[in-house]
Amino acid sequence: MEDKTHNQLRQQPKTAADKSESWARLAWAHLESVRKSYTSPLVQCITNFVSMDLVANVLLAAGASPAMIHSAEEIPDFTPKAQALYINVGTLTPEWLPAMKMAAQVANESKRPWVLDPVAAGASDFRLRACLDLLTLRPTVVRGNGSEILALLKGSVDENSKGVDSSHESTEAVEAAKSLARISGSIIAVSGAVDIVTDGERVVGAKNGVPLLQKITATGCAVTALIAAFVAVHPSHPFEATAAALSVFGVASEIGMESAKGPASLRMHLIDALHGLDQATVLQIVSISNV
Ligand SMILES: Nc1ncnc2c1ncn2[C@@H]1O[C@H](COP(=O)(O)OP(=O)(O)O)[C@@H](O)[C@H]1O
Ligand SMILES: Cc1ncsc1CCOP(=O)(O)O
Ligand SMILES: [Mg+2]
Repeated sequence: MEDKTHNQLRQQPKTAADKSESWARLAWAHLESVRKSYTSPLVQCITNFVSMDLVANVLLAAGASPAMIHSAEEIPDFTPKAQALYINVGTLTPEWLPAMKMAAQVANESKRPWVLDPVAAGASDFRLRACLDLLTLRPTVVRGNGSEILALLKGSVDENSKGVDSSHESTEAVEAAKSLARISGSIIAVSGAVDIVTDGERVVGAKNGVPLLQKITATGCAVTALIAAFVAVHPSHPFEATAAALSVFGVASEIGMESAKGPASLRMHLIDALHGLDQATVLQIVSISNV
């Protein structure tokens, strides 16, 4: 079913409505694969201290198995067992960086996809160099906010950096994302009101989501982890998997928002909604289209 849907997306000509339906089917197919016990992926996460809890809970709610394993000593044994690796530099220290690089190399050697979240890439020279070094190890996908993707392309510290928060709309970083995708060979995703996904040629926007997500720490980290889980189940289609993950996370936030009273309860209802998402809801609400 899923390969058929990938083919449908590629066939031309197509109406916008047909394409939109194909994207929604694809998003559901990814979530279904993550949930099925025989395809449910083990995702190794080397992520920041702030995000560990939300990342693990979002992966579990989606049906994946998270493992927060970051010591260099364990990487040779463990990384080849995982179906995907997630690296996030949010609370980076010099002690953690070698393990991140080693894990990325082992994932590459084991033909496992790996996904990078370049949190606050433009905030300091140390962080920027670390992210650029990791980029040379060819992540399958990079997901950042507008400011992070612009900083990676520019390769210089951002004087106006707001740290982990973005001072740019995702739409301001579309051309930067395309260039970065061409240079790096990675799929580049830029989150925001519209999540942008590009392989350097194709560009789609995933429109699901609610603004209150910005008031919950680590939602960016969590959606990047969900991308890793979706890429794990269909590693030969990372562009489609990335758009699907961003959209499904956004759909869960829209459902969660119906019961939320503020950021704290949205966090809880988002996890519940992701856990309970059904096919009809996904097909009805997913909104992915060409940019
Ligand atoms: N204005 C917005 N409206 C709807 N969803 C948003 C908005 N801004 C961010 N999001 C969503 O919030 C999540 C985190 O994105 P973002 O805040 O850009 O990442 P980060 O936390 O890394 O800066 C993503 O799922 C994104 O789609
Ligand atoms: C607040 C904070 N500080 C360092 S990492 C982090 C979490 C950032 O999470 P996100 O990028 O998803 O907002
Ligand atoms: Mg972030």
